[in-house]
Amino acid sequence: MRTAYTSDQIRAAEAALMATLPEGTLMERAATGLAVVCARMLGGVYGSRVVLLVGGGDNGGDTLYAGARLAARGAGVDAIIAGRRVHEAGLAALRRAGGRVTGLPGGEAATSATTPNGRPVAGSLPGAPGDGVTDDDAVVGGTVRDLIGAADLIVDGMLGIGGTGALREPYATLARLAGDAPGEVVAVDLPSGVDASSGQVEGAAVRADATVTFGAWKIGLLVDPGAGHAGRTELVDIGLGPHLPEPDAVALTDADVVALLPRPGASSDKYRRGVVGIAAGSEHYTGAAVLAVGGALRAGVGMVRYAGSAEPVAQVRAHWPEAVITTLAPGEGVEEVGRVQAWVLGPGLGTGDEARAIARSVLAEDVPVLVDADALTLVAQERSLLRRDAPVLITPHAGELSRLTGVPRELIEARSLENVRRAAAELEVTVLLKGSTTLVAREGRPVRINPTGSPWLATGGTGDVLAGVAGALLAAGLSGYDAASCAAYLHGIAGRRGPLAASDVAEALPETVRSLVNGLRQGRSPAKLDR
Ligand SMILES: NC(=O)C1=CN([C@@H]2O[C@H](COP(=O)(O)OP(=O)(O)OC[C@H]3O[C@@H](n4cnc5c(N)ncnc54)[C@H](OP(=O)(O)O)[C@@H]3O)[C@@H](O)[C@H]2O)[C@@H](O)CC1
Ligand SMILES: [K+]
Repeated sequence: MRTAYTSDQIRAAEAALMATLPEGTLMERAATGLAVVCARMLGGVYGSRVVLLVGGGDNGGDTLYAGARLAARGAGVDAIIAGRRVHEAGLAALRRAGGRVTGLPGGEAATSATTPNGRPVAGSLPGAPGDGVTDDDAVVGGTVRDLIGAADLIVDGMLGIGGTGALREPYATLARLAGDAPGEVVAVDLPSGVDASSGQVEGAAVRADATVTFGAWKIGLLVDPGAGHAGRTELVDIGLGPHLPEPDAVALTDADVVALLPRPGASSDKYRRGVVGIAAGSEHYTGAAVLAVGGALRAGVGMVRYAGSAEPVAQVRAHWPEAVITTLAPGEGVEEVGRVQAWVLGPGLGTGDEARAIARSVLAEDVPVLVDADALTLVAQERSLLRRDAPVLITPHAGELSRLTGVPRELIEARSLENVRRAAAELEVTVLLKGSTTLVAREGRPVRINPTGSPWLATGGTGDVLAGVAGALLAAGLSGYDAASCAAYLHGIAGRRGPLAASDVAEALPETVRSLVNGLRQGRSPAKLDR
């Protein structure tokens, strides 16, 4: 399990740890770990060109000390002093190791800085007019632009957990220049411009090829858009572990999912493995029924009982002879369908009277129900349907959650973690919120951040497959919280290799489960899922 924290939680843990250690120990540990990763990214350190983007806080301090180590090993290191302040001891260490220091036009920290040639730089950097000068030059100067453009490795040490809000200048311009440069970018602790506690990005932010984070995962490294800016991620242990609180957010790993996944044993039969009922599809939307049933079957359920109207019934029958089918007359509910351990309700169901009759009958059953798609619209119109004793798992995207909670869609997308947590508490259900990072929330539990998402999954019908998979796991006896997080995890891996259609995702599920389970059984390290 990967545990993730807010910046306040990290700061509190750091303070407790620091009280037990000589001053500077933690920064020393952080800088050492950072330098090791930088050296690995460079391949050969000697003769390489490294540019440090140095902010005014301790994030800049880490960066200067790591730069000193690289300079001592023969790298050409240029520190660009971007903050109003600079970590003086770190700066001195870099200078002692032979690193060079460049200030920015008008920067206070630049007054004592020198160019690579030893000339003072304060306020002197913009290129001469007519000399290919760009808007960026007006902010950071032509020399800085050229240094960044020529670097093998750019180390983003502008802001760490102390950053708040949109990047101010000159950081925003430096972030953009680093993104445009051909060299690799490594972010120190987290990419500057990413909110450590939420993953929010307001305005410009560094896009890193790799991020080296210290002590513990920051939530912003696991939740998009922040996660998308972090590149490959690496955690450097600085001894924070014993001082960390209960996490607010976690991400499952292969091993966690394998441990949770139900697997048949010698005494299993189809009933013990779980029978899932699927109430999906309508005269106009037959594909959703086919995909949801396919997702459940491919996830390894004991049996699927499908209930729907004549047209989707014909389609499901044609695609899945394995499903046991009940044709519902208009207005009829699922009372006569037979015993199931959980229901999937909603994909392609429609929102008319017939759909409402089906939804009411499913939610009246005394088993867990997954409420998806059209059924979310129905329960938004009739909230009392969610009041039931058996568990409810809802699987909305931001728009659907907005209809249920009244929180604007844009706000849900921008502050997904906070909103999914609140929705789970207010609606008293488990919520799987679909998005570029899928989140699973249940009151009193840490939010589970799905680490396996894939942009290829942004295609019609994949949500129907996901509902089928989660329904299968619910029927097998997993809680809504576990079923939702395992389903999202498997679905994300099954959707990795695009281009794909939703039915390809269902088709890839058995191999996905096999590879996860076998990867561990044969003692191999779990599949590398870090982005
Ligand atoms: N504590 C420890 O034990 C350890 C900490 N470690 C390291 O320290 C890092 C945290 O250091 P930190 O607290 O100095 O904050 P940090 O992120 O460097 O800078 C904050 C400053 O930036 C500014 N600023 C803020 N927002 C801004 C914006 N949008 N745009 C522009 N500027 C903005 C603002 O300055 P101001 O503008 O107020 O002058 C603020 O004061 C942490 O991430 C890790 O790398 C490691 O060494 C391990 C041990
Ligand atoms: K940073």
